[in-house]
Amino acid sequence: MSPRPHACLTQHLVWRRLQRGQLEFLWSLAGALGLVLGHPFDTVKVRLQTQTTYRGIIDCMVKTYRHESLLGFFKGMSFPIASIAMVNSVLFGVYSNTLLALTATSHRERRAQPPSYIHVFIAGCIGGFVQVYCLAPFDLIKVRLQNQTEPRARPPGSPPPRYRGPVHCAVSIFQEEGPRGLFRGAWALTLRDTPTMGIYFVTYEWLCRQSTRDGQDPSPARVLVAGGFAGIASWAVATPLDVIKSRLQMAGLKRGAYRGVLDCMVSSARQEGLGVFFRGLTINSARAFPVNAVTFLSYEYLLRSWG
Ligand SMILES: C[N+](C)(C)CCCC[C@H](N)C(=O)O
Repeated sequence: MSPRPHACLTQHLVWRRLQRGQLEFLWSLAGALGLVLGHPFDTVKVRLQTQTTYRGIIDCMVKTYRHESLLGFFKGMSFPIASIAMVNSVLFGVYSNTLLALTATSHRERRAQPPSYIHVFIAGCIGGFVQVYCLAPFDLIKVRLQNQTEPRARPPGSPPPRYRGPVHCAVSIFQEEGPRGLFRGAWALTLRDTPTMGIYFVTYEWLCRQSTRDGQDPSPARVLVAGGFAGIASWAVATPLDVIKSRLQMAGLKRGAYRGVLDCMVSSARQEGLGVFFRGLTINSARAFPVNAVTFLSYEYLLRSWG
């Protein structure tokens, strides 16, 4: 037998792997880029939710820019960028495997035999529940750094910010608040993400199925739109607990501020009215559309290319 066909086949396989590798690389890049572009919106959201000094989105943007320059909007960004691939693989991995266990269909077969919405919901909730334990410490550090309003170039004599960077922040929390301190707000995060990740995946599936003929793969444009709206819909429901979560994460700095999730809800509502539960929703929706559009597109294409 001549070795030629073999060589050809190997070349072909290597080429395909390379192409896949490039695709995967491009999509992770797109995901990271989405996160970078979305981060300034996230910073404004977190500040509106946890500080009472701003009158609204514009006021917060103007003050942040004047006081801290453009860099102020990018505080706390490095850990989310470094962890997003891990957090999303846990979320999407647990989701997809739970669906596999519930419906005995792999990702490829799911277009021909679509799972029921209740199965999608349950798989989403389980995925959401599990990813919280990867997300919680990174999210806490992000929120603490985003809330430091000291400008980078400080006038001489002014006090330095409490945390010098993400690693210093993690070490300080560990030393000052103990190992459990790194999971501050994790319970509120669990309550926020478990049901709303179910809503996230149900909205995505529903929108994809609405716009695609039975058994066919949705086009990239439809995946983008369905992913974007899934982000907005799930954030709309998640916002009240998002506010509480952010407040509890910050509360570690002033001891004894809240006794728990319920106490934080009641005292926030008493002091600031029910509107407090929707703080940051507008700006977060503007961020959620592009970020989640890209997230779902990469998920669909990575899984399709892996087969
Ligand atoms: C379920 N919940 C609404 C909390 C989040 C859904 C989207 C998560 C995404 N990583 C993002 O940052 O937008």
